Amino acid sequence: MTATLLNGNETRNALFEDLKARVAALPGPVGLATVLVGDDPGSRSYVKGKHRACEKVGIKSIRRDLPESITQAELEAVIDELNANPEVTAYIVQLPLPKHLNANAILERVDPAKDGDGLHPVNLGKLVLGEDAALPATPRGIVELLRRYDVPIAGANVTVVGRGVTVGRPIGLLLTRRSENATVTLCHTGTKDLAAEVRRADIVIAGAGSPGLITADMVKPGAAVVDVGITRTEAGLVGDVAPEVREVAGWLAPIPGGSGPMTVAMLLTNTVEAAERANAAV
Ligand SMILES: Nc1nc2c(c(=O)[nH]1)N[C@@H](CN(C=O)c1ccc(C(=O)N[C@@H](CCC(=O)O)C(=O)O)cc1)CN2
Repeated sequence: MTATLLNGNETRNALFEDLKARVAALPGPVGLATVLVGDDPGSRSYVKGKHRACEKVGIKSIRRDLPESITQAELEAVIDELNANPEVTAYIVQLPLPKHLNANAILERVDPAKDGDGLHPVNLGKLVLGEDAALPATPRGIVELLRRYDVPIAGANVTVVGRGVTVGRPIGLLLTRRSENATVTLCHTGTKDLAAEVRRADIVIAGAGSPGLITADMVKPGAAVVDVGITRTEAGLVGDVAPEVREVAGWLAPIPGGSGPMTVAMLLTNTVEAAERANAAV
């Protein structure tokens, strides 16, 4: 068996067409800002991709590129400025932040109505309560990708590997909503038998950041496998899913070209929805 490719690039392009029309239908401009601290090449490349995407759908993009040495107070002042800036519909703080900064305090300072990433505690709380709010971009993108390829989600056993704040923790909240109705197991470094947890999954979501962690012998034949664990090596990008998994899985969202482009599409979707919400409120 060779897995059907869950093509994030094609799906993102289709979503951009829809977003372009929604932006054009709004009465005023839509603006997305990014906050980038330091010189991490991966973060720099993701932020660049977000600005390129804005251009494609007609969203004005605004950059705040800041030095690695910035203090907590200085970064909080940038957050306050973006909260007050009428040109900014939504924004994101690129993660991870340098270790000397308190990332949770920064995320909490973002105006929840301008939270492009859906990572503000108020928005994560609304997700738990089933209320309308910005949704975490990568998990939302994964669910959208699975839906568009008709991967059965309702009743599926999903094994998530990795408990990070951008993917592992929030994706269970999305997949266990009544609209998705999956059963989710969250695995991490304390999991006793990872191979057994992965083997019984209909859908595997690998976001541990450990290259080649998920091998072919761990995957149930026909399962859907979504790779989210990007590691940058001299040879290029490497995911958590070993290449041979393609021969066993029924569907595969690879690195690159799977969940990554969907993250950007969902960030822009959150931004357009924030503009639509603000417009409906006036
Ligand atoms: N504030 C946030 N920080 C981070 C998030 C996030 O959702 N919000 N997620 C990741 C990085 N990320 C978005 O910021 C991201 C990761 C990957 C891609 C992507 O398009 N990947 C491409 C390859 C791109 C390349 O060649 O470098 C792919 O997989 O095809 C976009 C965004 C951590 N930080």
